[in-house]
This record gives sequence, C-alpha cells and structure tokens, in this order.
Amino acid sequence: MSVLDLLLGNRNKSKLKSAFKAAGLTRKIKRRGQAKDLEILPTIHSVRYLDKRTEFVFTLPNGVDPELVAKNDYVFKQYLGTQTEISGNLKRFVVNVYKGRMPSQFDYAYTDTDHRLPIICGINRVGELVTYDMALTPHLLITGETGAGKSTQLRSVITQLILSRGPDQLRLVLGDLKMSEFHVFRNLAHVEAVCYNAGELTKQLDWVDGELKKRGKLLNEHELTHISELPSPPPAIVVAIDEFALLREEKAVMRVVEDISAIGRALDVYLVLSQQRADKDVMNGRLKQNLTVRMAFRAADAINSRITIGSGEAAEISIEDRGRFYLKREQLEILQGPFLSVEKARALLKPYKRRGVDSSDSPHKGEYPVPTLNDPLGLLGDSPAGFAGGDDDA
Ligand SMILES: Nc1ncnc2c1ncn2[C@@H]1O[C@H](COP(=O)(O)OP(=O)(O)OP(=O)(O)O)[C@@H](O)[C@H]1O
Repeated sequence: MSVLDLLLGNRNKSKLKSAFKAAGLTRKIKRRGQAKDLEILPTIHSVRYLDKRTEFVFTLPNGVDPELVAKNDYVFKQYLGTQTEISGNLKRFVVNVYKGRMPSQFDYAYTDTDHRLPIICGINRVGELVTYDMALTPHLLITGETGAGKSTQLRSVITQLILSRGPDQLRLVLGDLKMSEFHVFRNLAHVEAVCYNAGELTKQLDWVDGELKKRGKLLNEHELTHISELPSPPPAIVVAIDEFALLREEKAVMRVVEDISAIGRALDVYLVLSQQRADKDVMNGRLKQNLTVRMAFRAADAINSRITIGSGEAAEISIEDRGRFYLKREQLEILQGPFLSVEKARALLKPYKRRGVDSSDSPHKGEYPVPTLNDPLGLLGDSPAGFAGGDDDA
C-alpha cells in the first residue's frame, strides 16, 4: 500500500462517515440529562487498498433499515465519486471505490466457459469478464430505454448460446415483435422459429407448453428432480422475446411464459425477455419475480430503474454510454456489455445456417430422441455435418 493510498483511504473514510449521516444510516439514542442525542454511526470494519479499488466493509447499527442503503446509493456517489459501488444486505455492506473509469467499449468474441448455458454479461470496472450459467440461474430480464443497448445484448447472448451448444442440445424459440432484430438468427440449425407476431409465437409456445407437460411427466415417472438426470436428456429450450411488453394483451402467450418462469428450470426450459420497462402495466409481479437475473440498461427515471434492479442507478447511466448496464444477481454490479454487430454475428453463425428451410415452419415437433448434431433437423440429406454454411438469409 502506498502513502498516497493511505491518505486517499483516510480521506474516503471520513467522506464515508459523512455519507452515512447524509443517507440517514445513523441511530440516535436519547441520553438522560444530556441535551444532545448520541448518534451511532455504522461501524467501518475494514479498509483494503487494492490494485484497482479501495474496499470498505461496514455494518449498520441494529434498527437501521437496510433498504436505505440501496435507496441512497446516490449519496455515496456524491461523497465518494461516481466510481463507487455498494453491495450487501441486512447488516453487512461493502463499498468499493474504483480508481479507473469504466471501459467504454468491448467487442464480443466467443468465450469458452464451463457453463452449460453460458451467458456472457460484459466486463466490469476492473476489466474482468462476467459470465454465469443460465442452467443454474434461470430466466433473464433485460430492460432499458430505446437505444440503450438491449437488442445488442440479446444478440450477443443468443449468439454465445448457439456457439456453445449443438442444435441437439439447445433449441431456441425467438420472438421479434419489432421485426428488426432477429433476422440474423433465421434458418439456423438451433432455431425452432423466429416469430414476428403474437400468432406465430402462440404456435411455437404451444409446442413449448407440450414440452413442459411431457418433461414434467418424465420427471414424475423417473422420480427425478431435473430433466438433465435422464440417460438421454432432451435439449435445453430457450425462449427469447424482444419487446415482450407488446404481448401484454396476449393471454395464451402470457400463460405459457408464466409457466416457464415458474417451472422451467427443472425442465431445462428458460426465458430471456427484453422490454423498455418492467412495471406492473407490462409484466405481472409473479412473472417478474421469477426472472431472477436482471440487466438494467439506461432507464428513463429512477422509478423505472428501481422496478428492475431495486436501485435508481440505471437512470444515472449517461446517454453516451451505450451498452452500459447494471447486472442484478445477488449483488448489483455495473458492466459494459459486449458489442456485437449484425455483420459479425452473421459471420459467426454462418456454419449453422440451414438450407432451404423456413424456420417459421419448425420441423422440430417430434418425440425424443432429438435431432443429432450431424443432421440437426433430419432434413438436410447428405449435407456435410448437416449445415449449409454458406447461404444468406432466406
Ligand atoms: N455493448 C455495446 N457497446 C457499444 N455500443 C453499443 C452497445 N450496445 C449498443 N450499442 C450502440 O447503441 C445502438 C443502439 O443499441 P440497441 O439497438 O441494442 O438498443 P435498444 O435498447 O435495443 O434500442 P431499441 O429499443 O430502440 O431497439 C447500437 O446501434 C450501437 O451503436
């Protein structure tokens, strides 16, 4: 630790104490015979001077509402700088004050991970790649204002999934209600269908609904807790819908989506939903609660941000910071999402292109076993490895 670190650390420690007071995280105790109350501040337990950040650990006095910490995160930023992040719950919290600036862009590249269904989220303040396994932490909600970067994130999420799993291990049902984002995924071996309206999506979700029932029965018959325990398990299914809010009046769609959110994990069926905001007009509480991982891109205001991530911070993301978002799992963390252009995605996905098949008319409605890697949909005759690898969009 350098002398400069120590000086900065001490200065930040006193700023942290001022932030505690301004954020109302103190408890006042009346003292007999004394005019002034005794003010009990949170206890700072440790200060660590690390390479790229200074870390403070503090605990709240008993009786102080822990919700106040998230609600007043802006106060900590006002006192300690915008490079400040807080995480924790109930009593113990960690404040990190970062030295560098967030990276402004980073380009998507396929990343090998140990995850079965890898989600590449982005890079954090110190340049580390943040990933997680959707099979372990299911159902993702992406929100943000127009132009904040939701569709780009969806593109890289779906591309990474396709590049990580064969079409015999992963089936995708895609909903593109804006008719603008998912054309790059049309006619790919993994893709059941790209749906452009509620009618098409309802048809595909009927199939998913059938899978839920069939898989549920299998679990029951074989007395298993997860469908992947079967000797030859069916493929994972990911239903990804951009601008999900446009479907709010579609009862048939909503019913299946809610069912997936409630029982999909054990059946290897997952959701990725994207929309501008997540208030109760566009998404009911039960569904939202089951979307356990949240990515909040720039929000219109603190209320919208709070609805997604429980904190107002996504409203503070600058309009210039496209692709910047807050990831909420157990903790809240700011990330820069990978940039993946349509052209690059198309080039990466080219080996999985199917020839002469309209993906809106999905052939994958059969019984198990599922298609094999060599002939993913049983339609390609003797095409090498089952993939055409050269055609443009049909
Ligand atoms: N991760 C990123 N890194 C750098 N630039 C990005 C990133 N994501 C998005 N952008 C830029 O922001 C623009 C808008 O992104 P995108 O279309 O993904 O936003 P959106 O939230 O889906 O908007 P809309 O709801 O209007 O479709 C992109 O064309 C791109 O130039």
